[in-house]
Amino acid sequence: MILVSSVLWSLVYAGLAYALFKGVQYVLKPHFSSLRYLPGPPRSDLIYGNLKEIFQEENSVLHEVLHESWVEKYGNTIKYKVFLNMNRLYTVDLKALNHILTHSADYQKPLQSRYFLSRILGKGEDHRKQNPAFGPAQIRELTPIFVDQADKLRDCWDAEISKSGEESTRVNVLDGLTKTTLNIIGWAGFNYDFDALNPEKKNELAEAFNTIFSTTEGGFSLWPLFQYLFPPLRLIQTERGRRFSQAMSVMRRIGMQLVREKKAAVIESAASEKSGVERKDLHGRDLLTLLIRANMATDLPESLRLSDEDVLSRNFLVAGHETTSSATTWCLFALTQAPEVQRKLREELFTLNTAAPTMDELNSLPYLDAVVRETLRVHAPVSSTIREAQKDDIIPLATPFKDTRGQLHDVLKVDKGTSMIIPILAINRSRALWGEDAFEFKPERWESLPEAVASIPGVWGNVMSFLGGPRACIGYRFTLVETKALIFSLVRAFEFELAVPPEDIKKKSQVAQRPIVKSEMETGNQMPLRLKRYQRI
Ligand code: HEM
Repeated sequence: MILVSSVLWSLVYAGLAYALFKGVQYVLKPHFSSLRYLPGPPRSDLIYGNLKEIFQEENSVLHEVLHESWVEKYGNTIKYKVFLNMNRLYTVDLKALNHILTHSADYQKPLQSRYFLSRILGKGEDHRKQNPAFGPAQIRELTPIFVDQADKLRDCWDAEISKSGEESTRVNVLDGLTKTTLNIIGWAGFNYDFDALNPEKKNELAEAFNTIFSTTEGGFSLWPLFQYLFPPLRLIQTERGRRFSQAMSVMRRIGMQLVREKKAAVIESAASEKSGVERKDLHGRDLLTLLIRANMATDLPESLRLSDEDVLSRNFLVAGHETTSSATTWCLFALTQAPEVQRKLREELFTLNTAAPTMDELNSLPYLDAVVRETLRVHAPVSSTIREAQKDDIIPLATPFKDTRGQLHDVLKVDKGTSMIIPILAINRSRALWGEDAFEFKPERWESLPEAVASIPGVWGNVMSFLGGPRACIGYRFTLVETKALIFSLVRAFEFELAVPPEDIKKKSQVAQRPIVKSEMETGNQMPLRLKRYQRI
């Protein structure tokens, strides 16, 4: 008994000593940080640093607030304070951002957000080890699914107008679009019918997604950070945490069932072919089958194989459907605020002599292309992301900075562990790069872009919306054609108007930026538009 209690006490002392050591390390760290002489705003809160003022801003301008006020005051490369006086680097210097994004092994997502993400995504490490599923040829094959599902949504909204008995009716377009992009990922990803638009069918998975991605639950909370720092706290469940965990297990259960079914089908078909699965033989229908075949190919080295969880979660379920439905929702919103753009776009859409366009036909429409680009620039669904230096490094700068001691530097030294923001939306809407009208939605700007935007290190279209470098979004081709197919079908069918005053619409970020109506917060995320059938004369 005495032995047990002395072991327990030793453990308690060891734990306390460890906590004290970590605490002292934490307190001293900022004073030795390589960012300590970098200019930046004074911290506004002892505990939260500058975090509260950032989070209090509408999330659409999260980090743009820095761009507009702090960058003008302190320069392109600055630091601000986060939790417990720690420094965070914020730079809009394109040379620096290019360095950070292209050296993706040296600048990874911080362990902390990898911990949060791993709760959503599963724990595998490198999910882009191999991925045959997102090339142009595959997307071309998937386009009929996009068009078909877009038409189903159109018919659903059309039925709502009929039901209202009015010429026009109010529709929460976010809801329909989110269900449709889920249906699309179901068919394109797994050849599976989620049937999410069917009001009769209670959709467990759609509800789970809604819980996970809802941006209206709770406010700014440090609890997840504490849980990350002190693992035993993970045992304590808040109500929000409990619902999140339940939703996660629904997502895993349904997802893993799909993976198992597909894997069995692939094994069966491989057995009937009486040969191993060769990588060169890959010709799958849905993306999951394609990925499973690639993953099981006999000539694939073991180190490149993905776990079942990775195959599923990393590639399909989480990554794409919320961001795409947000982008399309914001596109319709932007069209309500620019009726001339909506009219011009519709006119172009009717120049195609088909109601079921191919990928190449959709891509042949320049104004549709410009509208989609402009939407993704102004309303980037992922507004910023974060990276942490994995080693000490020297970051090259296009614009030198003067430190707080008055010394000029043309490179920035960072220590291992330095945390930094990748300001996606701030770069997309930077006045310095795009001109004074950078915040305005103007598809025409894509006819002749300012020279400065050529050096934005984005994987697509001179914007940062899909990020850049080796860890850029792998689903961007998928999303672009999907969004175009949705817009094609919906804008040909309806005229759209905003159903509430524009200042009542607010953006909130969780994973993607989703809209809320300020005067109807209790309703949760929504985008209420008034839809009227378009009568072609
Ligand atoms: C408008 C729609 C989309 C936007 C704005 C978007 C944006 C992004 C961004 C910013 C990242 C980088 C996040 C970070 O590292 O911090 C990312 C990563 C990723 N995206 Fe997308 N995405 C979209 C749609 C999709 C779709 C449809 C898919 C798949 C079907 C997809 C698959 C992925 C995957 C797998 C990654 C992780 C890449 C990696 O870490 O190597 N995305 N996306």
